[in-house]
Amino acid sequence: MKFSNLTVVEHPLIKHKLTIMRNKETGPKEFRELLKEITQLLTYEATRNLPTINVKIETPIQTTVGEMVEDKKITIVPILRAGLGMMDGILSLVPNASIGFLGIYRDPDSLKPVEYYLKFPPFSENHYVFIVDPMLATGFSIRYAIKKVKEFGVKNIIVMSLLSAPEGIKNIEEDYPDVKIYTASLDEKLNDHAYIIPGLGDAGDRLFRTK
Ligand SMILES: O=P(O)(O)OC[C@H]1O[C@H](OP(=O)(O)OP(=O)(O)O)[C@H](O)[C@@H]1O
Ligand SMILES: O=c1cc[nH]c(=O)[nH]1
Ligand SMILES: [Mg+2]
Repeated sequence: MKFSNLTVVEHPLIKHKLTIMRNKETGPKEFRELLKEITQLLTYEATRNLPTINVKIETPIQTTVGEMVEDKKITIVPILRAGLGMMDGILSLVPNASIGFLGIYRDPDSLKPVEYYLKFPPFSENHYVFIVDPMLATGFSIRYAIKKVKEFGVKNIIVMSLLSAPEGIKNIEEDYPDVKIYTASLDEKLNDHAYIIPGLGDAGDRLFRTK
């Protein structure tokens, strides 16, 4: 399946770490550490097109012009709860980014997102927003997050997920073809309860040992 807005970041280290995460025997400590590590690898690709500004500096030898990312113009939006598992990974590479929190849970019957918390920082002109959530299943949660961020006038929105289902990618692409999605794996499909298969179960429960 080919989606124009999707980049599956293919790398042996990502595949290796993801296999450990999928294993039901893997406990929360290792699961959290691996999610952080994979997020760092995804961030490398997802930030590839960030603009840089020229900065004049003095090396020990002479004056030169270097390039720098304006990380104060970057905001990370983790979708609570499971998105918190990706926050430190991206923040370790973009340390001056601001954080906007969006609390959403997926109603188990309607499968529609229910918002319970929102706290965004001010967005500057030409701001870049990275929405992070390890699971992109039906895509409704991330679609909702994109809508919220767009309401604040942000044009540059990038999504990072660990696992994605084709149904969810299609759902987002229909409404937001301008939003690029970076994922570690495009899984097979959703099951009857809209869980990703083969997947890794409920990411929030595995991160925070709530089941
Ligand atoms: O693509 P969707 O079909 O919308 O499903 C994905 C959402 O479901 C999970 O959240 P959940 O409701 O389990 O909340 P949690 O993160 O607090 O566990 C997951 O973390 C995503 O936010
Ligand atoms: O497979 C899934 C689908 C939604 N949320 C999860 O945590 N896992
Ligand atoms: Mg959950």
